[in-house]
Amino acid sequence: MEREVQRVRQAFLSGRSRSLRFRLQQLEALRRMVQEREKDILAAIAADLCKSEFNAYSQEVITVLGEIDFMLENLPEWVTAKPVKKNLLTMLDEAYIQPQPLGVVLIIGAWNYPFVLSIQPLIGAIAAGNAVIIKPSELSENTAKIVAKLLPQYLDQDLYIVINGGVEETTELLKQRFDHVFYTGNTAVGKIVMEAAAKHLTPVTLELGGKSPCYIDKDCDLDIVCRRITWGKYMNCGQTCIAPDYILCEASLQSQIVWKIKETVKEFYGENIKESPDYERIINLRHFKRILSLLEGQKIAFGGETDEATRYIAPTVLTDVDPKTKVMQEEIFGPILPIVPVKNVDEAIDFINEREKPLALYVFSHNHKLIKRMIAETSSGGVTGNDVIMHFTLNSLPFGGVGSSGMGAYHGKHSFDTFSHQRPCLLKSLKREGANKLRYPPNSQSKVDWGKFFLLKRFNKEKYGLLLLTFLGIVAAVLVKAGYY
Ligand SMILES: NC(=O)c1ccc[n+]([C@@H]2O[C@H](COP(=O)([O-])OP(=O)(O)OC[C@H]3O[C@@H](n4cnc5c(N)ncnc54)[C@H](O)[C@@H]3O)[C@@H](O)[C@H]2O)c1
Ligand SMILES: CCCCCCCCCCCCCCCCCC=O
Repeated sequence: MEREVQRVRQAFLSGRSRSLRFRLQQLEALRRMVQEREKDILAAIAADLCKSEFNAYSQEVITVLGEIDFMLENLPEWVTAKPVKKNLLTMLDEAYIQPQPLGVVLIIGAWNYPFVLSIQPLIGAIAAGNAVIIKPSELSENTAKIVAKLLPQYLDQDLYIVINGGVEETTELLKQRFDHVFYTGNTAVGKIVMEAAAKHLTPVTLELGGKSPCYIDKDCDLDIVCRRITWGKYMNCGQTCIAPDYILCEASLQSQIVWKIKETVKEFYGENIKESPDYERIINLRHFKRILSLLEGQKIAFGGETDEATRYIAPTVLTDVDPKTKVMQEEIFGPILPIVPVKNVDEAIDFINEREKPLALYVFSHNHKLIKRMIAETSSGGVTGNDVIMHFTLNSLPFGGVGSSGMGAYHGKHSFDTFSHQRPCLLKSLKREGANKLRYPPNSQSKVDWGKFFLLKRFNKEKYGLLLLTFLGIVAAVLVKAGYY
């Protein structure tokens, strides 16, 4: 492991990942890989999650291609130095921010969207000029294998490598020194990753999970609301980090919501859900059993059918759920949707604020003020009003958690920034030493007064004459610099 990381570091130190031309060329090669090997990628995702080609394409491949195109279009502008405002002491100098690569980045992916969750951070890391080690999730082993097979065929083989393996390999990998660790997965492992990174003072981005609530206001179109929630909840069989985890609503809405979600499930997946190409399966038996255990003691309004051999769990809704029960204590990450009745929006806000900060929050209402109030009085990684999931698809929005749902963010320019150091640069001339005398010892009241003037723009009235002289001096210096004399 140490040798592998060393090899990647040497490649980074060669400097070839830094030029804009190289970054664009690698991103284009990655795009070619996705386009030319689309069938292999979709087959691997299908084998891992029983996902149809249409779904894998629209949930994972479209996102990756969109992100590459966005980077190719904007990278030339992002990599350029950005001049910054100057003060009176530096007005003749050059001051700018130069984004630079961090170095060697470790990306640890999760299994639920196994392609996009490894490749989208990779795109940002390449765009920012880094070298990268990807450790895909061992649970989605087919996608992990295809990524390890394809990347070296298209990208620089020393700068971007894939290391496959489970807990043992990841633990070993985390002992090495990286310049950034980008982890996607559960909160418990997030803490392990952060602890390991702290030993080297390595910064981390943690894309974690949580229980993302939906609040449904009385003033809304329930047909539309239920259709949107059904889509986001049962997509990927509920194994989506930003899936609606539970519904908060007034008790009077509960039975209508149940009925409308039930009808929508029929509309989306047909009478025989098991036969639907759009309905996925649970990743493994451990998760299957974990999700089933969440049903114990609950009132199942519909769904609840399971098949262990194929790890099938039907879309399920639970009603009158007691917040103290297990299903409300951990992230569900499966196709079970509890409804917790609340008296009103105040109680819903308190309910959310009494718990860990979620990765996403969804509010449904015709009342725009109510949506804004929810946003103002709660906290979550991201928010979509009157829909679910969709904030993930807009790469101008930073995607990430807050509190126990994560730290840092990515997508589009936010990925570029995450994997860059914003280096502040101030370039002075070795001339004009007279002006610098002000800051050299011995210090005096007069020098402090000048300091106040230059840096705080505060000055004594008695010093107007001197001020005028200084101003004229500066004008003269500017004219000299500009070549007028
Ligand atoms: N915020 C996001 O973008 C996002 C996306 C997907 C999933 N998630 C969250 O991830 C969770 C589900 O994923 P998961 O954690 O089951 O995925 P997982 O089991 O695939 O684990 C994620 C990664 O952590 C590694 N890992 C596991 N145990 C480890 C250990 N002890 N030490 C070091 N590394 C270890 C795995 O090898 C894997 O690469 C959910 O909570 C979900 O909300 C978040
Ligand atoms: C059939 C045409 C579809 C048009 C595109 C629709 C966009 C839908 C995008 C859904 C993206 C879901 C990805 C969610 C990844 C979440 C990561 C966490 O688990």
